[in-house]
Amino acid sequence: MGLLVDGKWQDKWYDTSKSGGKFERQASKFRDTVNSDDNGTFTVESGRYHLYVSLACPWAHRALIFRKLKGLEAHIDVSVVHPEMLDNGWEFKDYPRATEDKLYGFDYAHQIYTKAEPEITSRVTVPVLWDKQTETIVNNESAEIIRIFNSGFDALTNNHDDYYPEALREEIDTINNMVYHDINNGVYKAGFATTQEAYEEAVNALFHALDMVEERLSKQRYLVGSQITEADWRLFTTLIRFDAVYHGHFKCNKKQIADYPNIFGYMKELYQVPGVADTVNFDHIKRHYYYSHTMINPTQVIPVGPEQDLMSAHGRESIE
Ligand SMILES: N[C@@H](CCC(=O)N[C@@H](CS)C(=O)NCC(=O)O)C(=O)O
Repeated sequence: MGLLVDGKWQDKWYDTSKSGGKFERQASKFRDTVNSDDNGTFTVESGRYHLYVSLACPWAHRALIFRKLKGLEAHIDVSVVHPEMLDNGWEFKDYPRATEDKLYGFDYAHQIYTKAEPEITSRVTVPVLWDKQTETIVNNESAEIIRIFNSGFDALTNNHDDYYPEALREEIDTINNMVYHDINNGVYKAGFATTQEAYEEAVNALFHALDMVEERLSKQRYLVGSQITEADWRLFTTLIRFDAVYHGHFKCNKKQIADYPNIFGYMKELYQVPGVADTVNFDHIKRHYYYSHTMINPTQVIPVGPEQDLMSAHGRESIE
């Protein structure tokens, strides 16, 4: 774990000393887009872009789901880091379902960042959308990468499925905001808190938000009505990790997702959408968190459970 300062890797854990024990996530640095405008830097082309991910990471997982659902696998290839993130940050090393760095053969993900910008000061996070032509990072913010994938390549793929439809944008943005702060990032705020107060504040907000989601999903099939939107996929990648990791490792243990009948059924329904289960890898997920965060789990022992049949009937058909 560490970060790049003036292009040099420094091994440092998150500093919570100036924020009263609270974990504060930094803003992503590369925020460009891909579009069909011929004058733009990053134009729509098959094979031009590359996606760097971890199968463990909920933010990278969003991008993998959108790549799958939008038929982009033939157009955007992927390199997958090793699940353990230790002194050198994310690495490319031999491991089942991990890959080498398919573009440069680098050993470390931080080399991708310094390839883009030699003197960079930044955390080294995944996902990264890379442009092979200009050899730089287009975007390293998952919320934006999924928007690019949602519609940016439609002319190429002829897949016009829209997870951010114009008419629902306001509601999607409102839900995303709550889900991001209290759930997606909420589990990290609980897990990385270094004071009792900061931890309790995060855990209470998290379960309050989950209770609200449970109530909402008792009346409607998806977060924003009767169609699956971006808001659902953004929530899904946290839900699917919850019982396996966040409940124990991040001490989010008031309840499991399996204790929420509506959320659990909803999560299973999303898991069963064709192609999605292939993007979920519990080995990478559990190994990453339990093995990498040695200040939370110094023995690096990885729990065996939970045993859950995610392909069992989700029972959501009767809800409109
Ligand atoms: N805002 C970013 C966050 C991505 C992120 O934090 N990824 C984690 C893995 S789950 C990471 O790479 N962390 C390394 C670090 O913080 O140094 C996004 O959504 O793309």
